[in-house]
Amino acid sequence: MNSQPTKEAASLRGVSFSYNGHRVLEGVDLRLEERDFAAVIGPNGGGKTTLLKILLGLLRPRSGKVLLFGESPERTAHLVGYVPQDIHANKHFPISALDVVLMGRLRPGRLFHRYSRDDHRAAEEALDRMEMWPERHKRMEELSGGQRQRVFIARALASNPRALFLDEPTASVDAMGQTDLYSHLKDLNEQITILVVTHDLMVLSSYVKSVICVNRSLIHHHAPEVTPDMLRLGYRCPVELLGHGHLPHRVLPCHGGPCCE
Ligand SMILES: Nc1ncnc2c1ncn2[C@@H]1O[C@H](COP(=O)(O)OP(=O)(O)OP(=O)(O)O)[C@@H](O)[C@H]1O
Repeated sequence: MNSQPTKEAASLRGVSFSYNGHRVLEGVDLRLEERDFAAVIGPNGGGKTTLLKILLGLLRPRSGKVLLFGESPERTAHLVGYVPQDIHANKHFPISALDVVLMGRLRPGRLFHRYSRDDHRAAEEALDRMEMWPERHKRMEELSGGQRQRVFIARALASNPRALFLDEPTASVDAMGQTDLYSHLKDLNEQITILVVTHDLMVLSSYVKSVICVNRSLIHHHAPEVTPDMLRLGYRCPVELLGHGHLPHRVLPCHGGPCCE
């Protein structure tokens, strides 16, 4: 019997955060285990991106304790590959996929160095893992939304991270690209922890291992199912899901209220 204790990748204890007095997270607790594949869901403005930034040490909470791989995130954030939300803003930048991935090897103090053989090997491996090596010389604007996102994930992988945090990676990716992207993430999850902010509830039951509902409070469900209660809690309105499996297959008409605006 395999009874090895699971190791902690990240944790929050009693964390509260406000932007200029506007409270976004209130006394939240979280324990993310290594090799988890967790989806962060919740309404717009619920605090999902803020949560990721706190875990990465990009924002400091007003109170509470944050640990990333057992230490303060300022010391360990380099162990996490981060794919932020608005990365598509730069899609017309005239740069090849390979150049983008090589940037994942840059570090503070190493900004203007020549890439080493190890840097090139790591970039090749990362592009290969995302099945983008054949496209390495293409400019970013020549790639589809899904391919571009795979390049950005390869960039995050180039530093051989122990975890990957992604903020809405499938925004501006077509349906086929989304499935493809999540399949890649599932493969990566055999080696690394994955935390992904998503509004795409359909992917949850097929790919993820746990679901984190964030809406000022935080509830971590250690199961891949999305339950009606979870949706009500996350979205403050009755939602049903169109998808495969044991979930209801019905699209509801708009029922009024701020969530339908
Ligand atoms: N830099 C900032 N300064 C002030 N307020 C901010 C800042 N960033 C976010 N907020 C506000 O904090 C709240 C939470 O934002 P956050 O981006 O964490 O939510 P989210 O759940 O990721 O939303 P979305 O699904 O729309 O991306 C929102 O009300 C947002 O307007």
